[in-house]
Amino acid sequence: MARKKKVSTTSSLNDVIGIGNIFNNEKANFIAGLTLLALAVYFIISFISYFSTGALDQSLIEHPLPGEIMNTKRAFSNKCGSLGAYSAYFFIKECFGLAAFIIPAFILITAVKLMRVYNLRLGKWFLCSTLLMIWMSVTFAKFLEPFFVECHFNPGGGHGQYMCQWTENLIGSPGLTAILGLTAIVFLTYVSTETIMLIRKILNPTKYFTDKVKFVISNHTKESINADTDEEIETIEDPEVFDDPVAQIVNFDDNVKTDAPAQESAYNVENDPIVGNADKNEKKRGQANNDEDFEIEKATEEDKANNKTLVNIETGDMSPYDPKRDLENYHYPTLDLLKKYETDGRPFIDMEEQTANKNRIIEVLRNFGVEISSIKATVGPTITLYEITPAQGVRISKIRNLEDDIALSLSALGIRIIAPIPGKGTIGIEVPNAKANIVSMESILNSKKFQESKMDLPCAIGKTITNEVFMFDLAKIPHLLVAGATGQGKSVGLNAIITSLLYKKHPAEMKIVLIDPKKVEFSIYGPIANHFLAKVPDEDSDPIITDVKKVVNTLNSLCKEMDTRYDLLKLAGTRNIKEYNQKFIARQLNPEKGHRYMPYIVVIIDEFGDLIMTAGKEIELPIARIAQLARAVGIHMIIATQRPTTSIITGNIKANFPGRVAFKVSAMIDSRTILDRPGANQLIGRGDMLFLNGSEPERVQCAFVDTPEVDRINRYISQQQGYVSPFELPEPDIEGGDGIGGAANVDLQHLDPLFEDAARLIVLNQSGSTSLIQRKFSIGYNRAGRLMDQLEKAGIVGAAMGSKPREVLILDEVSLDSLICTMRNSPQ
Ligand SMILES: Nc1ncnc2c1ncn2[C@@H]1O[C@H](COP(=O)(O)OP(=O)(O)OP(=O)(O)O)[C@@H](O)[C@H]1O
Repeated sequence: MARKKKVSTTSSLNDVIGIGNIFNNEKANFIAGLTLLALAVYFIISFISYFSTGALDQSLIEHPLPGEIMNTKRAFSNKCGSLGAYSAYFFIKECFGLAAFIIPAFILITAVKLMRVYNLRLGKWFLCSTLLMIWMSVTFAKFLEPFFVECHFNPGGGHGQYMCQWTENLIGSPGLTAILGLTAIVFLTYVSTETIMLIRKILNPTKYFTDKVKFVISNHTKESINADTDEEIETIEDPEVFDDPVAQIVNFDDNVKTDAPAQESAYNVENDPIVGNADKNEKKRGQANNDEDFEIEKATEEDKANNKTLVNIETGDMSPYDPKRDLENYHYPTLDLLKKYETDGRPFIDMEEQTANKNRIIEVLRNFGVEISSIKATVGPTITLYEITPAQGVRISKIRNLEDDIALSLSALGIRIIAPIPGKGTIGIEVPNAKANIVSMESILNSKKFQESKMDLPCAIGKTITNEVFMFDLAKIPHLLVAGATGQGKSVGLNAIITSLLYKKHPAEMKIVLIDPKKVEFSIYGPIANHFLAKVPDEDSDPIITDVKKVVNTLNSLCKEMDTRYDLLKLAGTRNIKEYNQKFIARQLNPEKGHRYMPYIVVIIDEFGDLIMTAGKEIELPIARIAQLARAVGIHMIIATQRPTTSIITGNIKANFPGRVAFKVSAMIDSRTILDRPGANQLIGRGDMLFLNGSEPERVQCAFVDTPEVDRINRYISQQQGYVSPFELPEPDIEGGDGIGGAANVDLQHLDPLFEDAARLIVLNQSGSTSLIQRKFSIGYNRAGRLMDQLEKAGIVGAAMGSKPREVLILDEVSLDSLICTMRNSPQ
């Protein structure tokens, strides 16, 4: 209860004074940061100057003359004038001595934080700086004083000197030395857990040495590995800092979990010397492991070096192609654009509620003759999972049938029974918490799991019931169907997916196609059109597609892009986009032959149901085609609907969307349509969802990202340099055309302004290549294609020859000039 009160007071104070707004204002922050930077530099100069001028200025400061503080007669010698002299005198002499330099250092840190140069935790820095300054001032006063006898100030300042004398009077010099040593160790331990390891090593160097020897023997037999495992875990776990409560739960299952990877990794090392990407544990063991495996590991390294040389030979002298070069100064959005909530990552555990629920579950089960041998609760952000182990001889179906009775006794909505929990010999009962916690997007993106993820299209969408960050790789899923009744969190879920992609991907690596028949959901992404959005070129069209006709066009265009990408993949002898891009980066593919770096394309369709209702098969067929084939070429779809009926989620769609997200639906039949099983009808709404990709759905609390947050991220991106226009998708085929539009449809009366320049370029290079025009004039593929059609119609180049450059029919510039002259004069 006390907690509740605290929250409301803080927020109301913020509301009244408007502090939040000031700190959220980027310009104000930047200017404040700049001012602090100047102040820090000023302090540093005045402090340094104090060393040589402090003695001269001291009498002026201690016995000031009237009016002298303004330094009108330039009596102060400090380089920073009277103010500099006063501040240096106060901070160095009166307060902290040499340790006073920590003050401008901290101001500097605050400045770079405000200017968003570095994202630092100011609270922690403040605490550390203050403690360090106090400690240093006493230490300097104690140990450096003999070297500063002649000096005009004490190296520990007034504070250090006083504290040192006072403590020495109380506990003597050895006592003070011991306290200083101890506080130093405590401080270092607070700053980094490495200190513990270091001290252990110092205190027991022989154990460390013996551990190494043990590992050498351990790789021989499985028994010896097992025997050593415990000690090994101790060594490995210490330096790891788990920032996630999940770690505690994993540890709970102790030896069963930790033993298995240990054996596996031992097996890998023995049998597969080329495996260089074994897990962290194995690496650490490899480092500790010395003699027997030593030669094998050396051989592995040599193999790797050889591979590198091969690549170098193939790429020649050219440096690898950098797709990000056009926007090399692009900054990924920072975490401070997202909102923090007080209860983030720390679900509030109400022991009273937990005990009452546990007792009621046991009671209901007992009333129906079901005895259980143990019960365990895992408290998640919105749901608590009670895992029960039934007594011997109890039928699982009996517990399953008690779902409604348990719900009744707990008087709670959204109870779900998982019987049995896959992979465990227990039955799970999910019960909503009385007080649900919001899972902020910030807490998800600020996790190690997300930040260290190597996924191609990482989507962090929320937290599981065990408080673990839940992520999936859209590139692997590869298409996602999102459904749920209105107002249950679909749009927030889609925004969470887009946000996590924006935080991890560079504009060169990913493009998004946004289709929004409701017209209001995605309009917020308009500002990042030139960075991240893709569309069919159409002068006056909005990059966010809202019109059904344009949706059909766009989907057909995506089909065409897919086909083109497949052709390029075939030409390059690669099987998927990843291999293709790797080859392109290594400059093994020639752009003259139409090769280009392929960004991933994520197509997001909101209210897919509306589209199917209005355009039916015209929409369904290209979606099914893309869903069936586009995985390998990096085109992935996310479709969302609030009408999960079989007429909308047809068999065709279902078969091609293996990833499913279900928010709360009103009827069990809807849940069956989305997930092929009940469950979504028992969710509690507000982002409570089931994620299915495989056999069993997982319950996840979706992260909450609201419109101002998305707006801030988009503004952050849009303020940076972007491409000149959104990514151009190919124009969909017009019947009878030979690609872009077909020369047959070209009207020579309305030529492209670049026509003459393009013709000259083609004739001079004697190469009818579309990509040459594209690169030379920095234009999109479609415009270059249209130019090529016009050149064909004008008789300058021949017909298209697949991916090869066209034949150039005009041999020199003189013939070209006369042709252009004729064209100008012709009445046609
Ligand atoms: N993850 C979440 N955590 C907390 N609250 C949420 C979450 N997701 C949604 N909500 C709450 O539910 C409301 C409705 O969410 P949202 O707009 O995403 O629903 P929707 O399913 O898209 O509805 P519609 O289909 O009508 O557009 C939000 O305004 C918010 O208050």
